[in-house]
Amino acid sequence: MSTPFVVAVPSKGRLQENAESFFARAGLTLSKAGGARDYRGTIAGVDNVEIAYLSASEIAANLARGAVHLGVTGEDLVRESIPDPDKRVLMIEGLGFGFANVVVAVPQAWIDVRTMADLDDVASGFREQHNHRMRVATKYINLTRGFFAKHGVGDYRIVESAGATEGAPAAGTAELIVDITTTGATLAANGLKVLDDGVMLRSQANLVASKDADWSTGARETARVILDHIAARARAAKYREVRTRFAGCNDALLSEAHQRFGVVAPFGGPTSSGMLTLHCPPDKLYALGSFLREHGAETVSVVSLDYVFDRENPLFAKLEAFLRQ
Ligand SMILES: Nc1ncnc2c1ncn2[C@@H]1O[C@H](COP(=O)(O)OP(=O)(O)OP(=O)(O)O)[C@@H](O)[C@H]1O
Ligand SMILES: O=P(O)(O)OC[C@H]1O[C@H](OP(=O)(O)OP(=O)(O)O)[C@H](O)[C@@H]1O
Ligand SMILES: [Mg+2]
Repeated sequence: MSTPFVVAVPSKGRLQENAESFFARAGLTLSKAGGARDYRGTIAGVDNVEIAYLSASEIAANLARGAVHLGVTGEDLVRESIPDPDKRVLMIEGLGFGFANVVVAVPQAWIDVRTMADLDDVASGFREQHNHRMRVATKYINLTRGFFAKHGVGDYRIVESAGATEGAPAAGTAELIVDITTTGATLAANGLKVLDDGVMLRSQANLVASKDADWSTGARETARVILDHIAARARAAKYREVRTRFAGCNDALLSEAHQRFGVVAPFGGPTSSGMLTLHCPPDKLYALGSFLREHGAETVSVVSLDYVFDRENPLFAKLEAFLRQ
């Protein structure tokens, strides 16, 4: 048997549950071969795939090394832990969960410090007063260096922090922090505030491909099948299916509907009897239903779609283009 195609899926933490349901929604049923405590799994009906259950940060590291073909992990981890990430990995698409910002936060008591420029002023004075440089506690060392350099802040020192970063200023081990936040509750509980221009990265969970994995013909074919499931589901989620039939339904009406509501007619214009199937963005359904009735439709039905399989697979096309670079 040829070497397996490896897909890395978060085994714990904030991304785990959403990642599993993301695959399930795409019709990819993950199963752990040896039960709940097994760290290897398979996808039902897709041959020669191995699921590697790892933590989100291990997934980023394995993508960097080419040890896995595809993985689900946070953009923050990709950008922090992979040098030159845009060359080594492809973020195929944002998955709509795991939203979090990497931010610069200072004590609320620093009332005059609102921006990175204010921070720069403080940094210069700080060294003279305290005999050491201003300390920034973080695990996002590379992102911090890049962001501070971009804002011309140079007078600082990073104190590496593996956990409970928000506690560092109160504990006296740093003056400020860079960390990830969603609700802001942890920052507030620790008397910290985000600088006005201190959002370094808006992150979410991504489906990521590794350039350095073994992209044999067989591996590409497996990727095509997996991405075909995901693309079909993504396309289905963007639309609802709208059906109606009425005599006045013609191409002019259809193109007006396309202009106004962003609908597409996946199976072509109305049939000779005026039967019409449209795909419409969810937020335009009511407006479209009203429009069709104003033009003569008696009844308009709307259903949710599970999958829309297109000849085109935009996700696989993106992957192929990346691997060709
Ligand atoms: N509020 C949040 N705090 C931290 N991470 C979040 C948050 N919301 C989403 N995430 C995303 O989840 C990713 C994994 O964070 P999490 O703390 O769940 O991992 P973990 O299981 O602790 O893994 P590790 O042991 O590698 O830190 C983060 O890098 C980020 O992309
Ligand atoms: O803005 P909030 O909604 O308060 O979330 C932010 C907190 O969540 C994360 O920690 P997590 O709970 O993942 O624990 P960990 O540091 O042990 O991974 C992060 O490191 C922050 O501490
Ligand atoms: Mg965490």
